Amino acid sequence: MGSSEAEARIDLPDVRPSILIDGTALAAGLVTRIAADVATMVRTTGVTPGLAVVLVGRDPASDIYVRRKIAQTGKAGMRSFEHRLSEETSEAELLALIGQLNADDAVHGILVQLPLPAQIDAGAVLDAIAPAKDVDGFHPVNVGRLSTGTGGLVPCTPLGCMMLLDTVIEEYRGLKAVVIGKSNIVGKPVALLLLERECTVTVTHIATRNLPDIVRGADIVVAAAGSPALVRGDWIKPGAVVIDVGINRVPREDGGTRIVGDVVTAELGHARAVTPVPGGVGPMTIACLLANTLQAAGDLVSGSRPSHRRQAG
Ligand SMILES: Nc1nc2c(c(=O)[nH]1)N[C@@H](CN(C=O)c1ccc(C(=O)N[C@@H](CCC(=O)O)C(=O)O)cc1)CN2
Repeated sequence: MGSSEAEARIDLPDVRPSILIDGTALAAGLVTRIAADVATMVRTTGVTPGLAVVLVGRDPASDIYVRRKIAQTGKAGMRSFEHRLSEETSEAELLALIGQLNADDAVHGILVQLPLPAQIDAGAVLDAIAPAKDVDGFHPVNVGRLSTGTGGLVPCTPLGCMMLLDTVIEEYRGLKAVVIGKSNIVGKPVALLLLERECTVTVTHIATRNLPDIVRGADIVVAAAGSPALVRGDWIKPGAVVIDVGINRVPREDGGTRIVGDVVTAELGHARAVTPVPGGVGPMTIACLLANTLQAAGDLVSGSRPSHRRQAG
């Protein structure tokens, strides 16, 4: 940030936003509704939705997320099939496993935890997952369906962002939305989902000039830059809704670490609503994975074309 930007910063009170959207509670409610739908599916079709979770290597954060995904799958009454592969796994070995999972009728959803070790081309692996089982929504077929608004499986974090926004926004039409970050996992798909609701969407990224000024015009801000405390209070228009997707581990004074988002929430007393980190988008990402697995199982059992997302419950 240049010194002129720092000088331009308005002094805003260090107070809490009027609403802190509780992602943990929203996710728990969603999992409960999914569990009821799973029970109905089991009773009416005899099929239990099954999720294959593939973890390659020993990344500690990935290990935690995979454990949480498996625990939540069990909570929803689904089956999980855990595949933990060594850090040295080759791309060919991983592709062979994906081929087996694609052919396995007990598996309705396949998830390969990212990031993958350097020797594996993540794009090739994601492309190998059958689109109908691609519960992460990363396969080009699902990306294409999202961009044309023709159903399919939607990436979990963007889906979670929209569900969080839905708790405070009734009418999206005409609202100005600014997405910070252009990743395939969050920035681009969330921009498409906002566009689908007829928001006027601006996608910003590392090379965007005058980012604070662009954000200042937004009614909705989705911060997915992976940059701790990037978005300050004086970037946010009074009454805006802010979704913080950042999960950044930063040092604590006592030598440990803590997780912070991309947004300085304490400076957002003038915002209408903000998601906290932790406890905002993260838990929704996992709950939406279960929603996608239920959707995939429903479509595979009925033999139908990929559906538009059903609302659980
Ligand atoms: N195949 C995928 N890989 C990755 C994805 C993904 O959606 N699919 N997203 C991230 C990791 N991720 C899920 O996989 C994920 C990240 C964070 C959280 C979460 O609950 N975070 C907590 C805070 C962090 C913590 O407690 O450790 C929170 O926000 O409350 C859930 C899932 C990259 N890889």
